[in-house]
Amino acid sequence: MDCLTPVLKFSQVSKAYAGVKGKAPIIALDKLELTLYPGMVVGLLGQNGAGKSTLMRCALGITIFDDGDISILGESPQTLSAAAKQCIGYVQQQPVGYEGFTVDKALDLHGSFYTNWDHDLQQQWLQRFELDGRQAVQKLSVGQRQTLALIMGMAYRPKLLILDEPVSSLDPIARRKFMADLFELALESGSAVLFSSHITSDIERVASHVALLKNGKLVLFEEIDALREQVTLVTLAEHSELPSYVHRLAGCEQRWLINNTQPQQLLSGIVSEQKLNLENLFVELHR
Ligand SMILES: Nc1ncnc2c1ncn2[C@@H]1O[C@H](COP(=O)(O)OP(=O)(O)OP(=O)(O)O)[C@@H](O)[C@H]1O
Repeated sequence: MDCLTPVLKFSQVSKAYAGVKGKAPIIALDKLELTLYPGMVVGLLGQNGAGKSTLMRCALGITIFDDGDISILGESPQTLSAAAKQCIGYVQQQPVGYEGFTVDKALDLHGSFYTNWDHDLQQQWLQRFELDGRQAVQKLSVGQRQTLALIMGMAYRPKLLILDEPVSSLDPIARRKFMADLFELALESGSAVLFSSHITSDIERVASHVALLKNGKLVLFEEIDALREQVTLVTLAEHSELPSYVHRLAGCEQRWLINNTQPQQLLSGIVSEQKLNLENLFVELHR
């Protein structure tokens, strides 16, 4: 797959769940547009209930969407070929199964489903994350199970890796190791990665792009580096207004969060401006 062909593309995708007992439907995805190319590591950020898991599940054909179109490795999620499935990795929040197996046996069985399973990579990760292959799966800690699930989802070097809060149960050291490996894997294999996380520092550290979801809408999709340079919280002098070409992300009256591609000094009437880290940006977007 060349670098110009999207690995995953959402076009105007909407999904609503039925409301409980006569209540209004829950709009989980609202005309969502999102495109991932090979090599992108996209951190998906959003409040609880913003629609992150739904987005991932729709991409994989687990949840049926109502409107719009999704293309995953050039195919429809509902009719994914066996060949495409071999190139997609998915790790979700629920614990991995394989109770009654040892780690090694579980990996043997899991790996047998994938023609391009990389045994060396499997061994490297077992060592790196200090997982004992002889240990029974049901005796693993929550974090160790999550590590096992990640190895299972990644050791066949998928072209597209979808991870729903992959590191929430890992300790800070394991989290850092895993995040570094994730980035390396994407670079090495030219894979695209979409991962959700509430840990903004992880996204800042490893993601190439951030996608911010609010009430099922994509409110921001930007390269991390561009975000640092362009997104600014500005306070305007009284009676001043922002020029119409400035993209307003949030705010009102004299206080705006803007995404500006023009040099800031061209804007007049600004009394103060502040660059924000991702966490503060997230907070500002939800004021
Ligand atoms: N199967 C379902 N039936 C009804 N409503 C659902 C279902 N799955 C999700 N929802 C609702 O859709 C909305 C989006 O949920 P989703 O799980 O996609 O959010 P999320 O961003 O992944 O949240 P979190 O960060 O808490 O994991 C929420 O309001 C949720 O209650």
